[in-house]
Amino acid sequence: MIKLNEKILSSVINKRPQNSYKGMFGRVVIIGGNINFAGAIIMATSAAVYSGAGLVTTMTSKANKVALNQSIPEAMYVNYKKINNNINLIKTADVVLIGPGLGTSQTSKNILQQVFNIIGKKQVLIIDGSAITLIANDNLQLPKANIVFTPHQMEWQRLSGLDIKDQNYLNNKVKQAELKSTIVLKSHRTEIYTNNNCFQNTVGTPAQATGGMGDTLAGMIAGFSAQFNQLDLAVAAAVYLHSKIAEELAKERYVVLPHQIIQKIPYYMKKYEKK
Ligand SMILES: NC(=O)C1=CN([C@@H]2O[C@H](COP(=O)(O)OP(=O)(O)OC[C@H]3O[C@@H](n4cnc5c(N)ncnc54)[C@H](O)[C@@H]3O)[C@@H](O)[C@H]2O)[C@@H](O)CC1
Ligand SMILES: Nc1ncnc2c1ncn2[C@@H]1O[C@H](COP(=O)(O)OP(=O)(O)O)[C@@H](O)[C@H]1O
Ligand SMILES: [Mg+2]
Repeated sequence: MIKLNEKILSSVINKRPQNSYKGMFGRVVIIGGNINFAGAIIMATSAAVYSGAGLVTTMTSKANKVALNQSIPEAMYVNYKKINNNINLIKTADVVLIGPGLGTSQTSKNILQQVFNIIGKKQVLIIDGSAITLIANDNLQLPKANIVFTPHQMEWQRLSGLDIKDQNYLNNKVKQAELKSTIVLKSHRTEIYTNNNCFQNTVGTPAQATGGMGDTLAGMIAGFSAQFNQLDLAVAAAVYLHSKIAEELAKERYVVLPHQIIQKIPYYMKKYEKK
């Protein structure tokens, strides 16, 4: 188990060349946010945009359109019930994140299945929140893609069948190999299991124990994997930075809110970019 430290940030976060343009920093599609969970999709979208993703399109409930545009005008909107009219958007994305606030209704399940049918094997597919629960409950077959799951311990219990008390290194490793995916197993010290590596986070604070914290992490992972090489390392850097920012903010706060972390992301990326 590799313990993460600040070096992961400076090894992953590139300095942007002078002649940069948005097309160099990845196309991200983020899918989720039913009528009850506008917040989840707005936090995930904002985190991806503030992490520097080149172009972000959010597919969500029509009910969330105005709130999304007002909260994060940099992102584009598509009605998530119209995926079939927007197949190319998903096909041409570098990274697709599905799950924050998606819910577990039949509509949610149809959307997830449509995305599984469209996604290609070279694309990164990040699966979070409700999407993990849907896969576990209905034993959905996974598509061929570079899959990153971001479960909390209960979602991992549903997906892996491992009770929380049995979620140890060896058992988790076996399940990771079966799923042939990267697993970001979230807890107060998040662990990342990949095909080649295992990382443990060394920062983070109980001030992070608040709704939307994982939605924010999922958006950061999407933003980082869209821009930076080597998926494993990009994921690890996003996990570390999310908690690092929270720890700093918690020096003066009892609770740290997701949007407070999001606003700090560009400052910290500048501080830790490659010298
Ligand atoms: N503002 C919003 O729109 C929010 C939307 N959310 C969305 O709500 C959906 C359901 O996610 P939830 O996680 O709330 O519900 P879940 O029902 O999937 O998981 C929560 C349950 O797991 C248990 N649990 C055990 N260990 C846990 C651990 N280490 N971390 C978290 N829970 C643990 C909790 O006690 C609780 O019973 C997701 O799609 C999520 O993205 C949440 O993120 C909350 C905020
Ligand atoms: N006590 C804690 N210490 C450090 N990190 C925490 C703590 N509690 C929660 N977190 C972090 O907050 C996030 C919670 O994710 P999740 O449960 O999916 O939230 P949500 O779905 O509400 O957005 C994870 O990244 C987890 O590591
Ligand atoms: Mg979550």
